[in-house]
Amino acid sequence: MAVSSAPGKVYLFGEHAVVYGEPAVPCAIEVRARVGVEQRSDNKLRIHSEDLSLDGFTVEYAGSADERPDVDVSESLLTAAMGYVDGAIEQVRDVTGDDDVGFDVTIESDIPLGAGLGSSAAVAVAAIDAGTRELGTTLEIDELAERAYQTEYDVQGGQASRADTFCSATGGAVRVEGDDCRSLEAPDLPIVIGFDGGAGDTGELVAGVRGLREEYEFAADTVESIGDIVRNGEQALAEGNIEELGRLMNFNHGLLSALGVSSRSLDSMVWAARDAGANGAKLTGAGGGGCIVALDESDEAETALSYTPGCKDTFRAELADTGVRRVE
Ligand SMILES: Nc1ncnc2c1ncn2[C@@H]1O[C@H](COP(=O)(O)OP(=O)(O)OP(=O)(O)O)[C@@H](O)[C@H]1O
Ligand SMILES: C[C@@](O)(CCO)CC(=O)[O-]
Ligand SMILES: [Mg+2]
Repeated sequence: MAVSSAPGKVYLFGEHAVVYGEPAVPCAIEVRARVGVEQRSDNKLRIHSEDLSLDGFTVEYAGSADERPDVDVSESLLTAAMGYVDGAIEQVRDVTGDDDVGFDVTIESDIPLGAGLGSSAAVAVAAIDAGTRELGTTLEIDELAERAYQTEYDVQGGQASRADTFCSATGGAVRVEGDDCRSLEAPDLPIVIGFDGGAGDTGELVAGVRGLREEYEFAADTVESIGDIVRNGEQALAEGNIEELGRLMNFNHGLLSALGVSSRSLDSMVWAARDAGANGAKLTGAGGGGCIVALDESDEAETALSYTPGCKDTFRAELADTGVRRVE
């Protein structure tokens, strides 16, 4: 068996706009998905996941959807939950050229699902890495990131950026603009996360922004303005200017909200953090529900969030310097 782990991420700036070629700056954080992959003697795929919001589940099937056995969860949840793992295993088979190989896949994840912390990218990166190693191939990080991106691209209906997967594969702070992916120097940032306990559907939210952008020129301009914020943000990050980073994050949240991807609970967490003196706060990832990211050196934002109705969990996140980790 081969086991790999990969980190989740927060976006300092640029989610959604990055899908249309604007730059974005995500940072890997120390919450991880660990995926174990063991080759089977038959061609079946057995997936066991410990930490889905479905309370964990196990499925075993031989590849095509209609061969899947009944399990005690709704079909749509199951399809959503298995899409990334299926896609990742397809990538493993593509690398090794062995289409008939079966696997037992075990997933353990600390990353809340669908909450903007990049659980999908982490699962795809760790699964492709462990699966290819199990068959004797160790991928270069760039190829691993590219193949994980292909998985996200397919599952999100042909609308995805390389940001989440590159960040999860390489770790640290990164800058992604189209297919140009690079690592950034970043100071230690006082990152605080607020989680509303909910989730958003990345594919649907991305489709919503796409629709607005096609319908209204001002929505397309909004997407471009997010790109301008990111370019300013990179400068502030290089200078370690936390006040400016916070101000730009606040602006970025406002534009994401205009694009329809915030929610009442995300907005209340953002305001709770700001009122408590955070340098800035914004939603992170696809939105709709899930997490916000704030910058605050004191404990005030975390304390305020813990008393905010609609906030289910709040914690400080450390930057993850390492991306994929080969555990076993
Ligand atoms: N522990 C897990 N076990 C199995 N699949 C998982 C697990 N965690 C995440 N996934 C996969 O990732 C999907 C969620 O991905 P989605 O892109 O919607 O959210 P996210 O990546 O957490 O947030 P965002 O993309 O906004 O950062 C799940 O439906 C599932 O397919
Ligand atoms: C919303 C989005 O920009 C980030 C999701 O974490 C989608 C993507 O980049 O693929
Ligand atoms: Mg995702």
